Amino acid sequence: MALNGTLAAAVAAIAGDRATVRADGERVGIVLDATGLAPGARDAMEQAVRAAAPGARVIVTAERQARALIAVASGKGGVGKSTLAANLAIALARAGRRVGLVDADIYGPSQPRLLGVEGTRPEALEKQLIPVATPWGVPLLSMGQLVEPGRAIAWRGPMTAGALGQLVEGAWGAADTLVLDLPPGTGDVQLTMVQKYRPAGAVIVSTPQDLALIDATRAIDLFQKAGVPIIGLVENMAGYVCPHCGQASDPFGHGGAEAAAAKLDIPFLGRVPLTLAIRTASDAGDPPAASPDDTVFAPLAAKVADWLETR
Ligand SMILES: Nc1ncnc2c1ncn2[C@@H]1O[C@H](COP(=O)(O)OP(=O)(O)OP(=O)(O)O)[C@@H](O)[C@H]1O
Repeated sequence: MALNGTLAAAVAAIAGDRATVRADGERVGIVLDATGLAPGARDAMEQAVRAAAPGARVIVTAERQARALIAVASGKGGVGKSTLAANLAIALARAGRRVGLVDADIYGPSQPRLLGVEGTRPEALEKQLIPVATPWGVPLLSMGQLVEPGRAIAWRGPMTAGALGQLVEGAWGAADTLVLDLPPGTGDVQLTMVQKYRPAGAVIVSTPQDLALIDATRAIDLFQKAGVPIIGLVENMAGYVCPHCGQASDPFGHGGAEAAAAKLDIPFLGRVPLTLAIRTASDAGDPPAASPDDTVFAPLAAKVADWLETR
């Protein structure tokens, strides 16, 4: 739809001087200022404008609102940090928060696959990235969307910080919570990210093995040094129940993370079992937290939501 007087008048009739309508290349770009509006009124305005201007790029802004950034981090790779970040974001959204997901994992951005939106690229309006909608009510911006698929990312520090800034400062609209999937490890990249974007708190993910827990301790130390509170530790890949014989086993040990949390005097948020269902659903872009049968991620999200509300 091209920009014309009828369109501008239709948008003005809905949003008055809250709307700025501009030609944006071939398309129309509309910025809505929702400062001071209740969430319901904000949504109604956005929907009405979208209906009146089909095909337009619409972004909703508000005066800087308190948006909590939750970092999900691990000391080492492959412990399920991305899986936890995706499912925590979805479970928080199902519990009523307005959640966006930032995939800052420069070494292996996997959120587009986990959320089933691989290959979708974000559009930009006035240099601000518009998060990609996902079927799970959690919009996403990922490092993976900024580079060619399959290309290795070998970025230097400043480039990484610049790209991360674009993700965190995207057009998140009404989101009150951003879950940030950090790269694994405790190097300079992580430290810069943490110092620059000051998360409200951090969730640390570990498997029960001693080695993973030693690395998790380093991650905890990094946040504590940067003055970021630890929301708690999650033990992933805890306990395996054989789908054939029903026998339970502990391939990575048992209870290590809970004991480590007690020793470090940080909250233990809970366990995520090692199951084939979590692996296959995740690989298929069908996050288990979105299922009505989820009993694993909802209780973790409830603890994180409580923490946010009482901090
Ligand atoms: N609880 C679980 N049960 C079964 N499989 C799991 C579980 N958690 C994670 N996985 C699987 O383990 C693999 C690694 O998980 P994931 O990518 O989330 O780890 P990560 O810590 O983010 O890794 P990276 O270091 O690559 O960022 C994935 O194939 C994922 O589906």
